[in-house]
Amino acid sequence: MTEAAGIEFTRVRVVAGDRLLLSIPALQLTEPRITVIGPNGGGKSTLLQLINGLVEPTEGFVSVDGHDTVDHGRAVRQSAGFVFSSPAAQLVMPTPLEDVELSLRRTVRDSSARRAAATQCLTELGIADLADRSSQELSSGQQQLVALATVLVLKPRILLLDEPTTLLDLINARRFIQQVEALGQRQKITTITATHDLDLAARADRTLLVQGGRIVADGPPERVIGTYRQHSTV
Ligand SMILES: Nc1ncnc2c1ncn2[C@@H]1O[C@H](COP(=O)(O)OP(=O)(O)OP(=O)(O)O)[C@@H](O)[C@H]1O
Repeated sequence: MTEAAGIEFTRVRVVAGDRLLLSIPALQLTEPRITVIGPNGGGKSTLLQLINGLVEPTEGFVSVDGHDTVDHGRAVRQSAGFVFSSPAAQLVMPTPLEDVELSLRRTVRDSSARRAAATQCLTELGIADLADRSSQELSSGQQQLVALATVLVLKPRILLLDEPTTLLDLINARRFIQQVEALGQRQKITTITATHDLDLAARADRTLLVQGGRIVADGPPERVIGTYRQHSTV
């Protein structure tokens, strides 16, 4: 296996029972900002989950920086962090600070160092004031940012965002996107975002249109979004 930077799909098929969920013969992803669009049930989440090993290919291989996502699942999950569309599912501790500290339990032994790193991460995301609030009492936008913090504190090289702005109002969605983009530039994070928000989808270097379990368009966002609009007339 090579040590090439980037994400590579080789003859990938995901099958459940007799249904083909996703088929990707060949795909290389190296751009900093990639968005994935397409109709409900098209295969966007499955594609994202293949990248950090949450879904295993039935056939073929997916590699991240040369590491096979099945054989080296742990290493892959350290470099590819996943933020789910429902943040409450990602928050299990009473407070945001404890949730972010929990993410560090394997990598930072010293509890005061864990606390310092967690506090710094919340500060960088502009939500230090939420540190000791009750996680379950936060608004969904605030929970979304805390869920992002629990992933970013591990300093992933790749950030997988599954419909990150669905629960957010316009201001919080913009804030969330700006923070992710600023962090992406500062820390050189590759971001792969599945979204139904076509304004968000347009803020990318490359867009994939996934429909019926296949990539049916791939290229500059304006062109791929245009193709999607043409496919979606009712
Ligand atoms: N664990 C599973 N077992 C069987 N089928 C599944 C499983 N997970 C997803 N699917 C099916 O795989 C297909 C692709 O689902 P996926 O969640 O990847 O689509 P999506 O594009 O993210 O959809 P949405 O926009 O609605 O979130 C769907 O037909 C879905 O029903």
